[in-house]
Amino acid sequence: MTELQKIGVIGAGQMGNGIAHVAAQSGLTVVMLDVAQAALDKGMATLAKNMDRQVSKGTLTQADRDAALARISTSTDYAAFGDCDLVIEAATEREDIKHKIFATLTPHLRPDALVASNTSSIPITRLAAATDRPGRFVGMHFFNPVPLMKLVEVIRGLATEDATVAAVAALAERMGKTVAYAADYPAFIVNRILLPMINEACFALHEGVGDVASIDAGMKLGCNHPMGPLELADYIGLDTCLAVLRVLQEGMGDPKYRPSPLLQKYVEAGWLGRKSGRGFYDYSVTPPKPTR
Ligand SMILES: CC(=O)CC(=O)SCCNC(=O)CCNC(=O)[C@H](O)C(C)(C)COP(=O)(O)OP(=O)(O)OC[C@H]1O[C@@H](n2cnc3c(N)ncnc32)[C@H](O)[C@@H]1OP(=O)(O)O
Ligand SMILES: NC(=O)C1=CN([C@@H]2O[C@H](COP(=O)(O)OP(=O)(O)OC[C@H]3O[C@@H](n4cnc5c(N)ncnc54)[C@H](OP(=O)(O)O)[C@@H]3O)[C@@H](O)[C@H]2O)C=CC1
Repeated sequence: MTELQKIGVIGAGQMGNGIAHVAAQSGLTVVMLDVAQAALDKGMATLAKNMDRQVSKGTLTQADRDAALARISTSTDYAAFGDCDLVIEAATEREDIKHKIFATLTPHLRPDALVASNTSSIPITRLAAATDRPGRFVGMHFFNPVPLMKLVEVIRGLATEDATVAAVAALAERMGKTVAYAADYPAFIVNRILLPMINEACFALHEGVGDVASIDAGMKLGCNHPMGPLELADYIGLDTCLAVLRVLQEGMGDPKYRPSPLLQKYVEAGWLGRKSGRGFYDYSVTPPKPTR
């Protein structure tokens, strides 16, 4: 396939709108889809605000911002993906949701179109097997916030063809990212290492080893991490953190990945972190206030 020109993005949440942002800024035409128009409007508003911030910092010109925004369209109808070269799925981290999305998506695609998942953890081989094109299916894992984080993990499923891997790796580079190739094990490279640390911070909080502020200060000042593990968990989304840990626990069969009961309780309470206004911090006040 020649260079990818038009891409689809499924999910207008923090990752979907970030991927659409960077893709459009890199000159690609983008269609972003979500279940509801309200989610698309919110995603577009976030994306425009992030581009405006780049303009005010002088890292993006007003003309380039306007041109990038004009390259993005939104839709709730999968027919909009009919002429896409690649569709990147960035919907909620639930395998049942992703399977349904692929079943709805693929009949609308050109036979040669590629499909990628931005999943944080779910085996690519398994997702690929649920589609009509395992050879043209691949993991393309961006990091949050997408406009700033330099890495994309490219994950090859058992059936993924060389040309598919090469096409998405070239695209990631065109988007200014560095590629790390990961084998298809649960949570791949970065989350295999990151999520157990976040989980351990949740256990430490639950056991009273330290409060939220102390645990985060400990890792920021003691290890020079840009965010503490609980602040980062809130940033990723506690539902996503829990979902990744469950994939690790089930996929590796090792009790060391058991999710912290406190993390589970927070998700049950709907305290999902920044995106719901409350997680380990309360975001209704400035600066955000630790909840424990
Ligand atoms: C769960 C998974 O599957 C995988 C994952 O993604 S795991 C999560 C990975 N991400 C991380 O670990 C993030 C860790 N945190 C950080 O690196 C930093 O805190 C951070 C980059 C997010 C913010 O850095 P900061 O210096 O505290 O914030 P801030 O000063 O507000 O922003 C830094 C710059 O980025 C810009 N910026 C911030 N968010 C932005 C966004 N979404 N879009 C565009 N620009 C953005 C700011 O305008 C600012 O620009 P200047 O440097 O020109 O001033
Ligand atoms: N958060 C992170 O740091 C990272 C996340 N990821 C992965 O990216 C994916 C998205 O995560 P993130 O953006 O954080 O999640 P968000 O919760 O911010 O966004 C998910 C979006 O997907 C939408 N959605 C849900 N079901 C469907 C569907 N059937 N069709 C279309 N859209 C749907 C949601 O809509 P609604 O709100 O209406 O349900 C929401 O807008 C996940 O697989 C996650 O693991 C990867 C890297 C980093």
